[in-house]
Amino acid sequence: MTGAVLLAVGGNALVLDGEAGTVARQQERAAHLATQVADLVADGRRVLVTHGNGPQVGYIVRRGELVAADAASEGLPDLPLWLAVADSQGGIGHLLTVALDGALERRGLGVRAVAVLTHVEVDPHDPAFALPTKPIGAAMTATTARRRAVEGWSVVETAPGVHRRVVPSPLPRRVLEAEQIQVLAATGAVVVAAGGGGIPVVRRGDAWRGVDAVVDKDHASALLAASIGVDTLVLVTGVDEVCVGWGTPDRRALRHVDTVELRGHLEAGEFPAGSMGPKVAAALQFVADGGRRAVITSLPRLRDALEGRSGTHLTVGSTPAPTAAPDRRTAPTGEPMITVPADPFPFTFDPRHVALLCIDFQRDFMEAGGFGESLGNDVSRLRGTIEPTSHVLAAFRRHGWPVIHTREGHRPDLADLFPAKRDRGSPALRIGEEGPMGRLLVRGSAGHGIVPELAPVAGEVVLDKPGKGSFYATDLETILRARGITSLVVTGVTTEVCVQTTVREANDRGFEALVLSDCTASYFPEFHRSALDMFCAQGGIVGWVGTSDALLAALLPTTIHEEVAR
Ligand SMILES: Nc1ncnc2c1ncn2[C@@H]1O[C@H](COP(=O)(O)OP(=O)(O)O)[C@@H](O)[C@H]1O
Ligand SMILES: NC(=O)OP(=O)(O)O
Repeated sequence: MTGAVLLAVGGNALVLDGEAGTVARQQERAAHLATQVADLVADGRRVLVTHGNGPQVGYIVRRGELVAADAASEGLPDLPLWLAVADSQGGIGHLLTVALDGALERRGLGVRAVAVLTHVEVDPHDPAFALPTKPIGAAMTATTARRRAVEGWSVVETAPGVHRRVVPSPLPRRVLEAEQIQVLAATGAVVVAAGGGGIPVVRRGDAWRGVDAVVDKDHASALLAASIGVDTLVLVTGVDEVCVGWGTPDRRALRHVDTVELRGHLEAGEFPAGSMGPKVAAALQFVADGGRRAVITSLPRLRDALEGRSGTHLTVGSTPAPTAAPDRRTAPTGEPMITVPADPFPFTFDPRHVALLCIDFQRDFMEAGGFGESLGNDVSRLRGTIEPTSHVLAAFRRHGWPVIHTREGHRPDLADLFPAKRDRGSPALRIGEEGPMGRLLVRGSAGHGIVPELAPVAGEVVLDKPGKGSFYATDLETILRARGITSLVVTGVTTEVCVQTTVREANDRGFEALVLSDCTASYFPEFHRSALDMFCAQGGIVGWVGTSDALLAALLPTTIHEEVAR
């Protein structure tokens, strides 16, 4: 998801340690967070928000315990911890989305916030079930803590003199709604998800069952971010930066670290298990799973941190990066994802949701006597795309993945040709006039057809379009959505005209596009280069740029796997 940011907000964003955590106070804090998120959306970023629930889920459970005797006498049901997690997710999700909607509306952004009730799969045999570590509820004095321990609570001292109830916190294995969250985020909505680390569930036969635990929201956030291809994970907490020597006069803030250095500090015990430790571990996991950048910072420094002026920034280390290997990630269903080295960072796609776009490889643009030449262009400049594109086309056909060909052209009566287009420039022959390959850019003429080397085969979509963009006045969007396509591999001519317009249209509609530099070309090499540079500038503002070789190499493991299966 190009330019997407997932903000994992600590429980203390709504309830500070030692605070009563009134609803009004939580609403105030939610409004503060929402203003910051709206700023990011106004900057053009796609934002997802995940949140903790430590204080709140503890309050819910405690409230249940306090009225348990009366509730039992009235026949009211018990409140298991997993259901309290679900309750906290709903309550906090409501507080956040209402606050976000208000902030987005005040900025006139026309974007809505949507909370997704999220479940995470955990391993029923996770050793964490036998060793409670996750603090929930309010802080207690030593005396109260001793009393509660007698009543059966697990209690730990989280800071000198500060005691908290702790519950099991197994590692999340899979976010069950990841795919739906990705689709929602792609519409531009600010998605609130994985609240409280997600409702923990295990598989029993053919059904999911809630289990009593509170999943760490940083780990759940890292998992969600990696599985939907978010490129930046921001863990928002109570400090501007992670420090080494925390709690000592020699403490030093870490600004830019690689995985090798940060893992070294983690292993050296620099980060406590009950606070910064899980954040650092989650950040490392995210980057190892293919994430581009993990940032740890405070809410007030969020925007500065995203612009590199604050926060601790973790990027891939100098040792062999697991992220460089294809197939590292899996789709929410467990299917292997494919990762292609690309600019500005690797392009990852789910092979069940990808299509190849072959844009306007028409004789009118690529052969002598066509419309391209009538404009005074050297059409031989485009022909180098044919050979690499034929290999990509063959790979897509081999895998049975969808291929869509587009052709620019007009009805024979030219009813769909705007005078503005017809009269532009001073070509030797205008659109609709008779040339050596028939009427220029008119449907049905020989020149309007696709070059024989890349000709469509039965079952492939051929889309006629009157403009430069492939979405304008066509049913391309409907076709893609009907087939569940979310990622596009783009080839075609010319880079800065029909390819560029199409990729921008796709980007605005939430599709992710990898443009293959050797399978696209322009009559003007400098325009080709500039268009490619523009696509991947500013962190991939329009899309990704890669090569056919990189794509085909990334497909290799899938091909081998399929051949072995055969
Ligand atoms: N090495 C460290 N560097 C920075 N902060 C640390 C470090 N070790 C512990 N902390 C503390 O850990 C806190 C973050 O943990 P916690 O409050 O549990 O997170 P959350 O924001 O998710 O509620 C920081 O606000 C800081 O007080
Ligand atoms: N579930 C969870 O990690 O909550 P906190 O962030 O509030 O600890």
